[in-house]
Amino acid sequence: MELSLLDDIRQQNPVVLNISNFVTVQDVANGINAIGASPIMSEEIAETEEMVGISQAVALNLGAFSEPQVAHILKMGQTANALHKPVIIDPVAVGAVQYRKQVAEELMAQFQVDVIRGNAGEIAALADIAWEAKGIDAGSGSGDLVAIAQAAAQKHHCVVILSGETDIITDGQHVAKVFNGTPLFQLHVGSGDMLSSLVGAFCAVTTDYFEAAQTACLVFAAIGELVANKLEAEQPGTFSVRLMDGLHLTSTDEIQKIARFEVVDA
Ligand SMILES: Nc1ncnc2c1ncn2[C@@H]1O[C@H](COP(=O)(O)OP(=O)(O)O)[C@@H](O)[C@H]1O
Ligand SMILES: Cc1ncsc1CCOP(=O)(O)O
Ligand SMILES: [Mg+2]
Repeated sequence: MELSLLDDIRQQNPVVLNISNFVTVQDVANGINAIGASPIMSEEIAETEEMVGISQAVALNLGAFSEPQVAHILKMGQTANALHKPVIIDPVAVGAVQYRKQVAEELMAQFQVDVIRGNAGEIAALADIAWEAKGIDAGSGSGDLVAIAQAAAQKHHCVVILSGETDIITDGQHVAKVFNGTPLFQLHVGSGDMLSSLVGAFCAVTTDYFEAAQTACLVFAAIGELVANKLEAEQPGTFSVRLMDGLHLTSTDEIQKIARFEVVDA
């Protein structure tokens, strides 16, 4: 884990370009801003080349796409590839809705994604492994989560983050696990979307996207845990406000002190 990447984000203030969904757009923008990067959102295909040109990473969220937005996402992905900018995709609910899986796979066949970040239901779907996904949530299944994440990474030739109680990060062979976190993340819609775009901020400051993905997971989960530990009860509203403060104020030393992770070589 390279926690110094967090300091690099705060020093460099990289621009992270997002296609967001209307549900969580504000959390995503503020999350990126709070951690020390600079968010920009886009809804107009004509500005794609200029937008990708001024950005250091591109995060594509499939949470509420329409046909015109799919065309926009395609152009963003292809332009990011051409300009060598890292591409992160969040395949919201592809495990629960077959049409979403079809669109996500068609998109990923037309440009190369660097990191996919999803929950177990979403990543199992992209690995073609049986799982009972539930809407935007992970749902339930009995498969080996490490094997599922590795299968998805090998199929799509990229780094995969399978998030949940334990985050599993893999490039298809090597595996990292992050054990920090809090169940309160599940009570705040947008936690996953925020993490996906924060992965963009970390990919903006290194060319090692496996390292960026692991470190983003550790930073986000550890900050959530620190915030939750100070609450007096299960308070999703207070949690989300303090999470934003935590993203801004938490130091690498504070994260280091509570970090629980393992990195296993293949
Ligand atoms: N039960 C849990 N315990 C601790 N952390 C969790 C738990 N579930 C999710 N998280 C954390 O919540 C964040 C969002 O992940 P997740 O809930 O899997 O995404 P999504 O919102 O897309 O389903 C991640 O940082 C993950 O580590
Ligand atoms: C509720 C909802 N519906 C479409 S996108 C979305 C937000 C999903 O956010 P997250 O996966 O981060 O909880
Ligand atoms: Mg999600």
